[in-house]
Amino acid sequence: MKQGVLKQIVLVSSGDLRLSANQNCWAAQFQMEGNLTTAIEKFGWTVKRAHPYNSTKKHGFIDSQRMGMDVFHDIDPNQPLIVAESVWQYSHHILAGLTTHKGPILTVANWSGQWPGLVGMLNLNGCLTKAGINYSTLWSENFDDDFFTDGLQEWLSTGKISYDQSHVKSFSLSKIPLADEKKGRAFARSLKNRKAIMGVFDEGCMGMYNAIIPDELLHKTGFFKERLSQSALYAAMLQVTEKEAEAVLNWLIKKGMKFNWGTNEQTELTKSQTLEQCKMYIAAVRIADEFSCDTIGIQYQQGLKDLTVASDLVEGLLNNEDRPPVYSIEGKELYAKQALPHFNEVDECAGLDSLVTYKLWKELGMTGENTLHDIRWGENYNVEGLNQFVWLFLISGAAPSAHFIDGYKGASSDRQPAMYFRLGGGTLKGISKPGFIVWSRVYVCDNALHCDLGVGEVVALPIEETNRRWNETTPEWPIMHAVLKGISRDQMMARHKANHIQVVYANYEASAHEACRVKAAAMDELGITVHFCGEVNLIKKRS
Ligand SMILES: C[C@H](O)[C@@H](O)[C@@H](O)C(=O)CO
Repeated sequence: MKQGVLKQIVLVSSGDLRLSANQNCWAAQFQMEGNLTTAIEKFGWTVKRAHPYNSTKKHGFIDSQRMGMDVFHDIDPNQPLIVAESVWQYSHHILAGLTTHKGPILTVANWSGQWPGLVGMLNLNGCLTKAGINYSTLWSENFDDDFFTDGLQEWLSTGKISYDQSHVKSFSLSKIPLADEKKGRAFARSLKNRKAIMGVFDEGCMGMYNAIIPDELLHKTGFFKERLSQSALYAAMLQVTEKEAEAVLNWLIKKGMKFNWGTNEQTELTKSQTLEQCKMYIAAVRIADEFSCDTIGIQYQQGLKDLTVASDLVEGLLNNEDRPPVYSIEGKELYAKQALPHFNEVDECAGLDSLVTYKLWKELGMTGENTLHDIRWGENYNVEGLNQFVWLFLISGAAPSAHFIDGYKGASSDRQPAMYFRLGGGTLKGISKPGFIVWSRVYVCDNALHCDLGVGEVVALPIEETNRRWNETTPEWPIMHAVLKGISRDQMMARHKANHIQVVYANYEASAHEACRVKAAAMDELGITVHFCGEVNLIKKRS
């Protein structure tokens, strides 16, 4: 490959914006870089870190956009470059530099659930894809397995890596039953005719450039953004009375939801934090109603996090049909008996998908409560005698209780980790119930909207295994154990263009396949380029 300094790789690492997160996660990053460097040196190459450990900040991450620009300013643009990630990172810290880098780029994450490093890398991959920047990507637990070593060798010698993508099939080349196609297309045409409003509370969350749909692309689907402000949300929270907040909380307690309250505001969830979340829930619905939004997204992580509690409980409630009633100041029930689909972290790609799915599932006679999750990690597990790769989908908020074993009774609220959320607030946590799902992801590539989708199965794992997986990751967040049909771990990782994945349940296996086909047709009718991934029955089969 073309190179600056002979056989030398420049390494950069992007981090969080929050000092506490960068400090807490630095040890894992340091260890990962050591293992990665050893693997690279075995091929006779050297690694040069482009930015040092900062002893005042106590971490060695790029932690701002300006810093990223300055680091890249001093990098030879022709040199091969690796972005190494073992933590959640803000892609915009390094995106500017990567847009002008000419040498080969490789993104690498360690196969560990401890911190959201795989999630961070997948977000970066989505951002690079949207920005039209060529890159290759790899992941490994110990940096000595064949998949990683072969991939690294290929990259070192050619500057790119080829992946097995035989699990992907273009919708335009597929034939599905006419009835499914008609259903999907008719649904999409009527959605597009009516048009839909996507309420965006402060666009652009945590450097997730990939999550922003350019208006020009969005409008073609019939969706239009209403740009809302989190300041307005906070102001509306101040209008909600204690009595109204108490009513929401009592409704949840009556349903059997558990709140793990303590008294220390810094480290524990308190009742007053929960009540503030109940106010946010009411305020969000009132603003959505004021602007006739069909779906909303609260980014929370910047701005609101310095002012008030986390939005997670709010998001999970909004995504559920059975939720505490919310009334206007005049006393009218708003969005009665409906979910108000919420896109976590204002991920607009997820917002579009969420509304389409929620409405389409209704037409198909199913409940369409859906959510995004982070693709956090996964391991093989023996499920009913079959050794399967079981993904661990986890999200800091937004999972509806309808997805959980025992619904609200199986749900609890834990304090958000202090390193991310200083002012606390609780999650809506539970274990997703076994059943068949349709998974999907809308993303921007070549200045067009694309959608990957397929069928999966949520499996039940013994509680000891669930707890082990929770303890290896973030035990405060809702969890889903998913098997993606006909897709290996490495095929999925190489293909997926986002940190998030959308999931919705179907009534049974055959209906998941049917709904997947109908959804594909609907997305196609909206002008989105659709790709089936993994095993999707393209013809009607008996379950
Ligand atoms: C709290 C963290 O920043 C999370 O929000 C992060 O891991 C994500 O969920 C990214 O999708």
